[in-house]
Amino acid sequence: MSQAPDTLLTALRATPPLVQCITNYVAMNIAANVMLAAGASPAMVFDVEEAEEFAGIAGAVTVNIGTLSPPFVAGMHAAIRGARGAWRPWVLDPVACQATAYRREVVQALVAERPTIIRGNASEILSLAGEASKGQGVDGRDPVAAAEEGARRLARSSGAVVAVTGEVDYVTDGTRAVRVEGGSPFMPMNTALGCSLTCLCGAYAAVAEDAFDAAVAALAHFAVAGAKADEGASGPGSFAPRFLDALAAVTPADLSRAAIYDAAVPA
Ligand SMILES: Nc1ncnc2c1ncn2[C@@H]1O[C@H](COP(=O)(O)OP(=O)(O)OP(=O)(O)O)[C@@H](O)[C@H]1O
Ligand SMILES: Cc1ncsc1CCO
Ligand SMILES: [Mg+2]
Repeated sequence: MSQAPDTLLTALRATPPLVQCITNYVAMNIAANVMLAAGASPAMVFDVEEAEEFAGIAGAVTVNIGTLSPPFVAGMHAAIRGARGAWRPWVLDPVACQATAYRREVVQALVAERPTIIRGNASEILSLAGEASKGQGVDGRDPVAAAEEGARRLARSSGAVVAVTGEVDYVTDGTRAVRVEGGSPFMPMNTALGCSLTCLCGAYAAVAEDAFDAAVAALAHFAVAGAKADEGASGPGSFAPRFLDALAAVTPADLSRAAIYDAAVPA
């Protein structure tokens, strides 16, 4: 039976999961604060010397290729080994994976390691699905609707739950799909909120029985908190602290009212 976002938020807050977040230099501080506000326990542990061992004690691992370099990649593969060895979920954020040959090569090797969840913006998911995208750098430039078909194909080929974020988010495992509405236009004007959401997907995956339910809960938590923070914010700057407050203030009852809609999946 599936677990609703309110049930999963209650579980998260009851036992804050330790999540090993291998993320980029831009996101490290932002994502750690988002995780703490939401109710999870982040640890930004990424060096190859300790990444595998640490993954053995974490509830989940998240891997983000935002500021890529060979030492980061070595740490990523070590952490994934640790997560797989401990039968723990791991989440991939393919930041700007379309941008360079190095990123394309690194991200393909990571997808081959069978992530539990892949979370990206529409440009990144289109590119991972082998389609043309308008993406250049780290920002999404394509509408989520344009990436839905590619997301289903990527989910089927990789075995991952795929979450595409933007104005209206889309989550699919290739056979099921939902859309999540909410958030704020100030969110894409704040760097690293997508990276932070990827870490939160890891937190929910650590407490959920099913990765699809985990991804939906993480996206719903952001959607509800983003809409709440939008009220009274006058721009991206005043939005940021309100969003942290809202992540912490969101209750299971709020999440049970999140705008989550089933989407048809063509055979
Ligand atoms: N126009 C919008 N309106 C409402 N919410 C939005 C909008 N654009 C993005 N979001 C929300 O912002 C969050 C981050 O998604 P986004 O697609 O911007 O990630 P991203 O491009 O990977 O970000 P980054 O790489 O900067 O971390 C998600 O919760 C998403 O629903
Ligand atoms: C701005 C930026 N550059 C590399 S990673 C990152 C954070 C948003 O993805
Ligand atoms: Mg991103």
